[in-house]
Amino acid sequence: MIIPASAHPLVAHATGSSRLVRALLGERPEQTPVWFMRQAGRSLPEYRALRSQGSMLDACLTPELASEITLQPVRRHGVDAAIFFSDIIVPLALIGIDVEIEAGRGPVFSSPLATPADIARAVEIDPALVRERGGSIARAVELTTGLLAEESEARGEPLPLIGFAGAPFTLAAYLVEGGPSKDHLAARRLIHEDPAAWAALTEWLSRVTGEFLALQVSAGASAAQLFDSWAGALRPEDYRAAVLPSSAASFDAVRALDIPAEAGIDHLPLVHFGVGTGEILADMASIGVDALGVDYRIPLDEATRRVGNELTLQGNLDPALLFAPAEVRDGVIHEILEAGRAARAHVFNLGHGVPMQADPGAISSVVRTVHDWRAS
Ligand SMILES: Cc1c2[nH]c(c1CCC(=O)O)Cc1[nH]c(c(CCC(=O)O)c1C)Cc1[nH]c(c(CCC(=O)O)c1C)Cc1[nH]c(c(C)c1CCC(=O)O)C2
Repeated sequence: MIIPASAHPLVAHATGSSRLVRALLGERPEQTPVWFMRQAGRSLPEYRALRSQGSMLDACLTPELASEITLQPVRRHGVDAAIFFSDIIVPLALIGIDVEIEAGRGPVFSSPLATPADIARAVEIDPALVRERGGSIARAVELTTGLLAEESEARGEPLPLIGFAGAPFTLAAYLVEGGPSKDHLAARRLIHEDPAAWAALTEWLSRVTGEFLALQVSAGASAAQLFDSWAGALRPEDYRAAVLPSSAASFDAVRALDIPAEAGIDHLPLVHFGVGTGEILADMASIGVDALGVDYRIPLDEATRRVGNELTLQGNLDPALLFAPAEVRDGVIHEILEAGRAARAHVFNLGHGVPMQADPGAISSVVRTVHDWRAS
């Protein structure tokens, strides 16, 4: 598929030259770019005001609402990028799987994929339906890049949109269990109990999630992040054999999109993230991504020792530090920025999502501290 050159923000809004895209592709801009996972959401009073009615899924599928929520943290905190307001289960909802997002709990499925027959039925659904039925998502992305262009104008700095999707293992962890779980045992068990059903499910999920990424990128996202939040629950051997191939395949649809030559970059930056993934970090880095998201359990210099310095690292302030006194937090931020110098480039982020109880003022102060830092 060809992206119309004039429409893609990599060209139209020069986001190919944004700090975020440059750092993801290996440059070190003067200021380290910073954004936060879950920056759009319940830590913001303006989010709670907009979300006071209707379900989370309705908000994701209402373009005006999703785009406005996406912009809220950009305006308030001065972060270097927006992440699209959506959820990892949105592509599943688009293709007709009955799922709701329960406040305080997470995704809940009315019919979990509990048996091999359930899985066999689900994988019959054509993943192409994600793009066919994804008009509201494409529209939301278009509205968002328009709003970002206005904000970029005001700031004098191009502001890109990050698209995202859930990796097959993390999606399967919800689908097979029927909802959130602590240890993801239903999915981990299926890997061994019925390897063929597991392979069929994750291969199908890689196409569903790939379609969701391609939908966002075709509509204007300038980078794509794959969230494998729960991959850290796996034995490294199982991760490599039963999970990594489908995660790698999740990027196929995005890699197949053409990037306009005028964008000045030869491919769209791809990011791979998981929690508690220290033991599988080198594997996660091995699938041709540009950047690796690292959680707060591993210092970035140690992460570089594990993965080499051929890719950019993203992370990794413990979200708990948002609740620390500013001097303590700033000290840790400086340590992270110093440790990040070992990598080829660094994008500052938290080690996992912004907690809903976080003080928005503390989040804004992280942005200022990161932007004020200069490598000595
Ligand atoms: C595992 C996962 C999910 N969703 C996501 C992941 C991967 C990232 C991670 O590990 O946190 C990804 C996600 N979900 C959401 C975003 C929006 C963009 C952003 O990062 O700001 C992103 C990137 C919105 C959301 N997704 C959700 C909310 C809260 C919904 C609300 O406002 O009531 C938001 C803003 C709900 C959700 N959705 C999910 C969970 C576990 C929950 C939390 C339940 C809760 O605490 O209420 C599934």
